[in-house]
Order: sequence, then structure tokens, then C-alpha cells
Amino acid sequence: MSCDGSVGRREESQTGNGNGNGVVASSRPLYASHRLRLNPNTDHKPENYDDLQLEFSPSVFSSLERYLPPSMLNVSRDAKVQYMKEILSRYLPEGERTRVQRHREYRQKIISNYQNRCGRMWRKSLSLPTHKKKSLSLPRRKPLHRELYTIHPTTFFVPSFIKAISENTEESLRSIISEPSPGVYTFEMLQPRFCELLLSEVENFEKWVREAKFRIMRPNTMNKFGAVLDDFGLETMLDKLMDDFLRPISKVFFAEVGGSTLDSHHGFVVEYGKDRDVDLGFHVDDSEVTLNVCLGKQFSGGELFFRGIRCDKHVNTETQPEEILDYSHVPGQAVLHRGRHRHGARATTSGHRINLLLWCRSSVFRELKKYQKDFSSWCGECQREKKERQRQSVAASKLELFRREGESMI
Ligand SMILES: O=C(O)CCC(=O)C(=O)O
Ligand SMILES: [Fe+2]
Repeated sequence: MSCDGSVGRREESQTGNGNGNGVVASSRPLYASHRLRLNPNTDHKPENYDDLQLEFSPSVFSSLERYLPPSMLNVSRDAKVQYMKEILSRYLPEGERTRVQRHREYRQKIISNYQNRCGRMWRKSLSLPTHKKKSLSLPRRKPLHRELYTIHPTTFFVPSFIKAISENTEESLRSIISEPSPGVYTFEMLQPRFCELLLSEVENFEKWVREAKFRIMRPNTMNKFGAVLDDFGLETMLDKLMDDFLRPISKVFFAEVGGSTLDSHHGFVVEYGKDRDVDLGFHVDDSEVTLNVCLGKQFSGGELFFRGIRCDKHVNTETQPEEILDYSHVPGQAVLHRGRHRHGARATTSGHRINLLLWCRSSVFRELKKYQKDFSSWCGECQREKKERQRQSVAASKLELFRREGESMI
């Protein structure tokens, strides 16, 4: 795969077109003047909203209720919901709300038929009403390995990884991590048994997809194969993986792109081989930090190539020789890099390669980024431009100095 062309942006697949088609445009907010209290009323006991089908999680409404102005605390639950909905709608455009709602329904369909014991908890986090009946028209299948749905460090991770994370010092982390090229970190992470279990769970899920003739959403706009792990019950486990195991590392190595404030993720597997996707074009991820771990099985080819870190403005600029890295995947070995580190995967020429990807995001970083123009703390090209400006200014000062010295000699 050549990487001379322009860099793609690898984005999460989305349900619907997100433009609100088919939805009647809402009238002007009735409550445009609605206000909340600055501090919550901690003595107030909020209502329970679990039985309502809402665009935000019921727990958001319960928490927000404490911020309602005193006059709203004793009105009916419906009136409170309406008031809070109006406030929340200012933060999520119509199209985006429709998309979120569709995705919620999509997951609900999967959960109802590919059941797991996290079902109830999951349903709650999706804010789905408990009375929603399971669909009877699709064949059912149970998860094979329930032990995958909650983190068990000793079953999941190799001892060196657990030790480094529990010591949680820069020194302990550095002792297990290699940096083959600036910004690309590799380390031994997953137990072979865990890789086997996850592969067989994915296979089991895909079998259900085929039996049910269910049209699943692929992980990305650039994949025809692979599956989103968050969609079939692994979201809570992957959240914990990010919180307890990846954030401590990212805090040290990716601080300037929000490494210490990672707060959401997109978790999926990609599959390559003759009858799967073959390679993956040059792109950047929709993440601040990406974890990429090969799960197996037997394959040749499929190397990951890296070509330097870039901000939006510089994403298509030239690669410098020192930014070139080709990395060969090894099952169980993790690669951790910034989402903005340009990369792609070469053709898997034989066998079957499956990788686990976790795109970790920081809402704080994304918010702050809106107000910045200079990304020289992490963008290779911003850095080069900054150095060039400094070089030119030193050269100009020197020239001025020589000129003055020359004048004083005359
Ligand atoms: O196939 C690989 O290892 C690369 C996958 C990747 O970069 C991605 O899914 O964003
Ligand atoms: Fe990627």
C-alpha cells in the first residue's frame, strides 16, 4: 500500500445520515430562557426516570434535577422532564440526537438477541425502557465466554504488564515499553488464552449475525469486515481497560493530546485476509490515543506503517525520513500511538489477521483544541515551522548585528 496519496480520516460508522431526515423540524425552544442553579440542591431527592424513553440517560435527568430552580422542584415529573429536555437540547443538535437514538435502537436489537448477563446494566446505560420486549423474529445466541465481559487482570494480561501498571511510575512503565520511532510505543500485553477467547467470542457473534441475517455496522468507514465490540456487550469491560490500564500510560506518554483525560472510547476488531479486508489505506484515527493489539491468528504481511504526527492543517504534508516506521504485528503485543499519527496497514498476504482496536478520546482535549492554532507540542509539521521561524529570527538578528557593527566601523 502506497502512502503517497492524501491521508484519509478513519471515522466511526454511523447509523442513519445524521441530517435528521424524516424528523419534523422542532419548533423554537419554548424554554429558551430556562436557567439552572449554579450549585446543586443536595437536599433534594430527584425522581427516577428509568422507565422513560429519553434521548439522554435517565441518570443525567436525575442528576440535573438537583440544579433546577426552586420553583421547578415541586412541579410534576413530566413538566420537569420537559424543562430539562429543552435545556439539554441546546447541547445536542437535532441530527446528532436522531443518530444517537438510532444507534441506541440498533444496540438494543443486538442485546435482545445476543444476550449476556450485562444485559440489564447495559439496557440501563442506554436508557432503554425495561418494558421493551425482546424481538422474537431473530434467532438467539448466547455469548460463549462470560469471563470476557468483566476485566480479570491475571487472565487478560501478561504479568510484566500488570506489574508495571500497578507500580504506576514512569520508570516501571518505561521498563516494559519500547519506542521504535518517536510516538509509537510497543509492549507485551495480552495473554494468548485471552486472545483465543476473544477471537472465539467474535466468531460466535458473527455466526449469530449470519444466522439472523442481521446487517451489522462495521467499525469504520474504511472496513467491510470486523465488528464493534461495544455493540455486543463489551463496552463496560473496554471502559475499564481504558480507565485503569491505558490512561496511566497515556498520562505519561501522551499528556499533550489529553492522555490523562481520556473519557470515552470506540472498541472494535478488524479482520484481514483473502476473504476479508486486505489492507488499510493511509489515515489518521478519530481518537486521541489508539491501542492496537494483534489477536492472531497465523498470517503474513499486514505490517503497520507510520508516517509522522500531524494536526488537521498539516495532515497532507511531506513525511520526513526520521518519521518512517514499519512495524510487524505480533499476537499479544500492543502498539499505542496518537490518533493523529498517520498510519496504514499493508496487505495481509496469507492467513487471517485479527486485531483489537481501542480508540480512546478526551472530550476535554477536543474542547480545548477548538481555541488553539499552534500544535507544536505534538504536530511534527507545526514543530518544523516553529523551528524555522526561530531560525529565521536568529538569522535576521545576526544580520542586523553585523550591519550595525559594519556601520560603527565606518
Ligand atoms: O490493521 C491494523 O493494524 C491497523 C488498524 C487501524 O489503524 C485502525 O483500525 O484504525
Ligand atoms: Fe488506524
